[in-house]
Amino acid sequence: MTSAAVESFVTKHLDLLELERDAEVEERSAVEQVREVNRFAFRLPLVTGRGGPRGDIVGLYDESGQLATGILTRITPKLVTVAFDESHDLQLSLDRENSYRLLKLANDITYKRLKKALITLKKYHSGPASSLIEVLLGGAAPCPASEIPPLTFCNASLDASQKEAVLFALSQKELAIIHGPPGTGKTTTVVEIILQAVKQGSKVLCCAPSNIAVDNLVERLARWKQRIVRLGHPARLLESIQRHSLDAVLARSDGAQIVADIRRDIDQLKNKKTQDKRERSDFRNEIRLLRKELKEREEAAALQSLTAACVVLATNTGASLDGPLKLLPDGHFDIVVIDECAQALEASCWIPLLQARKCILAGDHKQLPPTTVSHKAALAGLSLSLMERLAEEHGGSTVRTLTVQYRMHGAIMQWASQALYRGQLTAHPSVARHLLRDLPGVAATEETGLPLLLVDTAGCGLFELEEEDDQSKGNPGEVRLVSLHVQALVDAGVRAGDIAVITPYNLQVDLLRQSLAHRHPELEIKSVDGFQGREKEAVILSFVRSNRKGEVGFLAEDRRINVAVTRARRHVAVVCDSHTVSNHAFLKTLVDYFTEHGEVRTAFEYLDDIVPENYSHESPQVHGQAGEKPQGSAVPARKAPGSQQPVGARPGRKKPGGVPLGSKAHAQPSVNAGGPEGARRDGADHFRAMIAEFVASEETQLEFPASLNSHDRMRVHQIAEELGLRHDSSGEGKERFITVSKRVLPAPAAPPPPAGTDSKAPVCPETPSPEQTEPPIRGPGSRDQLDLRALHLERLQRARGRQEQQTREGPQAAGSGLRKLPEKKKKAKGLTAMDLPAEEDFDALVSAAIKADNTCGLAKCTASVATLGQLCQHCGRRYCLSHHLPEIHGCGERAHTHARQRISREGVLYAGSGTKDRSLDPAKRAQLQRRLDRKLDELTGQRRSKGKEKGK
Ligand SMILES: Nc1ncnc2c1ncn2[C@@H]1O[C@H](COP(=O)(O)OP(=O)(O)OP(=O)(O)O)[C@@H](O)[C@H]1O
Ligand SMILES: [Zn+2]
Ligand SMILES: [Zn+2]
Repeated sequence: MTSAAVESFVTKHLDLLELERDAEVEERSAVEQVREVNRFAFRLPLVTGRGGPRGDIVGLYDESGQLATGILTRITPKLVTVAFDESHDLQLSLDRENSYRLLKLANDITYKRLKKALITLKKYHSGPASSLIEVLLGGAAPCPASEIPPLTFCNASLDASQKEAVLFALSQKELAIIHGPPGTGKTTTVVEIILQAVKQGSKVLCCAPSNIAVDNLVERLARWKQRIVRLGHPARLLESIQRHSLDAVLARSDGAQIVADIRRDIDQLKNKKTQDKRERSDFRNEIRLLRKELKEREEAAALQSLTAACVVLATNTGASLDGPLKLLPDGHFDIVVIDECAQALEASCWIPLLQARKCILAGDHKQLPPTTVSHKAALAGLSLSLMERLAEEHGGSTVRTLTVQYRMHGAIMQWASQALYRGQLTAHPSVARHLLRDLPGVAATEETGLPLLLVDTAGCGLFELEEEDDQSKGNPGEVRLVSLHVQALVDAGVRAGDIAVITPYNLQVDLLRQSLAHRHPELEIKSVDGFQGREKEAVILSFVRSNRKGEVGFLAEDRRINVAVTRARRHVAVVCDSHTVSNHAFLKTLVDYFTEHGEVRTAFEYLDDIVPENYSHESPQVHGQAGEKPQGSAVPARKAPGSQQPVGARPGRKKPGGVPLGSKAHAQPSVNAGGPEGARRDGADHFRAMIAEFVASEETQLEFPASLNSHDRMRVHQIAEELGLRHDSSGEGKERFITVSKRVLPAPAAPPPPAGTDSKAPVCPETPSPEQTEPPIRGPGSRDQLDLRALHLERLQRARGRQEQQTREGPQAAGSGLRKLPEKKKKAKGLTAMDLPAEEDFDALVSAAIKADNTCGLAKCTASVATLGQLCQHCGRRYCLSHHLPEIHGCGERAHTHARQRISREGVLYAGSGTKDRSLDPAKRAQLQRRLDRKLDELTGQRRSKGKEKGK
């Protein structure tokens, strides 16, 4: 039975490996063309050396073919360092026409070893690993665990779940699985298991799929003064680890001097020059003999070192029997430990597994699976790790889960615990409430007091880039939000090196780096995979996807999202379009969780130049989309600074309907007023109705009470934005409240718009709200939107007026419905807005806006800037080429101030004293302008197609 199961397993995996190999070769040939190193760059690989980080296998080529192979040990922008496999006497000339090429080679050795292990497995008849194979592949139940005497733990601070896991691992006969969710001390536990096993006299082979994971174990074991040997090419080991490498151990061994002497003799003989044939032949023979002796001595020394070691460490493939381990007798090892097992290809695990009778597998199959190139192979089972497979097959009987985590704030942990770990996790008291503000040198600001922050772009029109190549996605709006948040944290004193920005798309990684790397060189910006196994004090996630279709595509698989969130110790900020990403079931759990337990802010609170999404949509359902978000879940999220109130124990949500308006409010909207949409008892509708009433009233300002929860505040911001109203947040912490106010229409600098567009909304003096968080003058770039908003506001008012009036007084009285429009304006032109259907009215307004946008921003100048024009970053207007200089059209002073501010802002930053950087660089501004242009195009396009439909 076993042999049949083994055979089908081996056959299947050999096929999968073949698939994977083909895919890798294919990918490599695509990469090769890019990696071709030009003559200038080639200067670099001449430097050879050892040390530094591990690397890929590379080949050095010229037009005649491969000259040498080696291992990439270091890459900096100016230098590529390669450790060549053999000592070559390469005569490379740098001043010739043709270039050398340095190519990454697919790792043939790895494939050969994997295949060899599978074939050995198939042929395995009897030996120490027999019963292990039965359990792992034959479906045999593990033997009953043995009794073990009470232990004295080396590490006295182990928690109960860790101790239990240690006891379990030691008492199992063939198989023990240690499931270690993020931050639960899996490696700490594995180290204890190894120490105990060694105490009992066992020889341990300890492996992991990656060099970094192995080095981590070496470091931790070395602290306990264990006799350890690390196998592997020294160029691939961390410098601090190199003294434990087999090479280094041998160099310190007794025979080392003799070996060195023999090497020197060989070198001397090789360099001896002679014309005499006989003599030359003698030299060769001598060299041959010396080499043989060298090999024997080296092997003897290696065997001695390996035998003396209690723990031998290697990567899974590094434990291959074509390496030094072949020197050891069969059955030398008692236990094989594989850490990070859930990230290893199962075939690679079989390399060490065949060398012992018992295995201990540690890892977390709820984090990233082994990486594969071939999607097909992955689906067919290549990415199913041994650990995941066994955990499913054997259930709990062979698994112990570590349940106390030592990394995350309780609020961060709780989401992962519920979503993936059956609610088993608890936060150790040392981390359960830790916040960024508790770090030395970090000021207590709002941001540093939040474990969870959701910056929501829903409804803000911050769409992903529409790239033709839809392999990767980018979202410049999210880049700006991430930048602002990073700045807020850094200003508060959080070290950039303690912050990670994680995003699933490479394009977004690039955009984020472009925008952030120069300002914060220490900031780590990576895709999820680069962070597995690591942690940061603060993690900022940018989920990128934002589109009208609500497409989430291949955004991320659940495990990747889990890894991303659980890297964070004290703070997670998610920047996303909750509306789009909620179409992904698992991401929805994250968004819902943040909405319920975290602070929610809308992008409107960060950026003051947003063109609202759905701007042209007429349907109230679409407008109400913010209201479709999880209801009844939001809690007042802002705690007073320094509040000791525990997460989850906050007061329940206040119903928006029951919230009394602030006493300072100028308007007194009826709380129960139904909006034009009818009487849906929906939060967003409710706010919409309140704001609509305010718009229709004479009031200039509407203040919302500080008791609104963050989610409701977000809705208010969104609705106000949609309606073209000003919306400012004021106050800190608990006192934070929103003021919605009417805008002043832009001064009539633009040419007069066509008929039907010049009626003005009531011009109300803009009353500044207390402690305005935004400058009273709208920021740069706002003019175009300001026009649009004002126009839109006008249209809405007219439409509503007409609607109300029609229901109240019947269609005959239509003319009097415009109660907000001054009489004289109404009569100013023969054709009033009232006489036009709302849609066409709006179209006319938009085309006016487009036209206004197409002429030079200088009032007197009528030159077109449609094709040739330049945007002023200070006033946000476009000017013809004669007027684009700030000094010429009147922005000189602002330009100088701006320049001074930049210097002082970027020169010195004091913790806690910074403000949000709202300035935009010209490139971003131009991008924004393009977006606005697109928007306008879109609107015009919609108008045309509607016209066509009507024409049918
Ligand atoms: N019993 C304990 N008491 C106090 N701190 C602990 C304990 N166990 C683990 N830790 C701490 O928790 C952190 C994570 O430990 P460790 O590196 O062993 O975890 P891990 O599960 O291997 O990590 P990862 O999730 O990255 O794989 C370390 O800082 C470690 O010192
Ligand atoms: Zn001009
Ligand atoms: Zn200007």
